[in-house]
Amino acid sequence: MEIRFQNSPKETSAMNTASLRENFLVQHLVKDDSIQLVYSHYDRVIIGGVKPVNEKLVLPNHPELRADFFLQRREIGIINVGGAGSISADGETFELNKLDCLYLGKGMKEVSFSSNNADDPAIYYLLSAPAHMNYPNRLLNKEEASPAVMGAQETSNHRTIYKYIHDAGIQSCQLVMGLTVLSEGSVWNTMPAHTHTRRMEAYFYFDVKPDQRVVHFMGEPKETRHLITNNHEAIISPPWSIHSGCGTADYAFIWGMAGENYTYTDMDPAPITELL
Ligand SMILES: O=C[C@H](O)[C@@H](O)CC(=O)C(=O)O
Ligand SMILES: [Zn+2]
Repeated sequence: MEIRFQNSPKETSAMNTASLRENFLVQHLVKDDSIQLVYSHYDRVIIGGVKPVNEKLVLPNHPELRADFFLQRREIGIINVGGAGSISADGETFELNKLDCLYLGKGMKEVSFSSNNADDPAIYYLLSAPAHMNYPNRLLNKEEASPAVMGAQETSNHRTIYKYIHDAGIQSCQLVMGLTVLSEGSVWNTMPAHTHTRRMEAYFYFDVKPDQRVVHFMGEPKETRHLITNNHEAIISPPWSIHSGCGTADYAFIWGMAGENYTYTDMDPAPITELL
């Protein structure tokens, strides 16, 4: 498990491309028959990618957690962006098709991931945050995830937002998680942008077409920077940073947050005309 410490807004404003990528871009999350984990000190979230092809993969513990097992004092949200698969948690098995989301509460001891078909393997993206109590495990598909259509074709940001884990959906201690799918011909996500100093956020771009990219914007609203991202790459967005992207074609992404509250609508606007 890789560990990433925090960076101040002042430190970030002096970074070059390589430093920005080293600190805020997460590559290589998706590897065959492997679980990749990155521990961020922003709200202590763990970002992960799990791709079981020929093997069943077991969620490992890590010494940095000083825990008896990974979910001893944590909760986790998992979304499948690949082929059909299943996840077992202490003997209970959940089937996940593409874009299904599974929440597992604090206390689950053994968590394992499988694919139904090695030729079309499941690809699980996960986000885990510290938790103080157990909320029930729950599986939700995207139709049940209160789809909200946002933006418009004229502003190239027509998209559907699916919310899975939040105060009016799957209950959690502090995790908020969902995904956004851009309509064909639409390329902008989260514009107008916002910050929420109450919560950090992580983005995971997927279904980015081959040879296309998403230009992700970060930084304080008056000190913006960009990161060029490829398919299956994640972005760590500090609480003080905007998080918005413009693709060279349509794409989708999972967003997830943790922090002071788990109210999806709690955002501070960063109006387009005020960005620098
Ligand atoms: O705090 C909320 C998150 O930034 C995302 O939900 C925004 C998003 O998916 C979008 O506008 O496309
Ligand atoms: Zn946000």
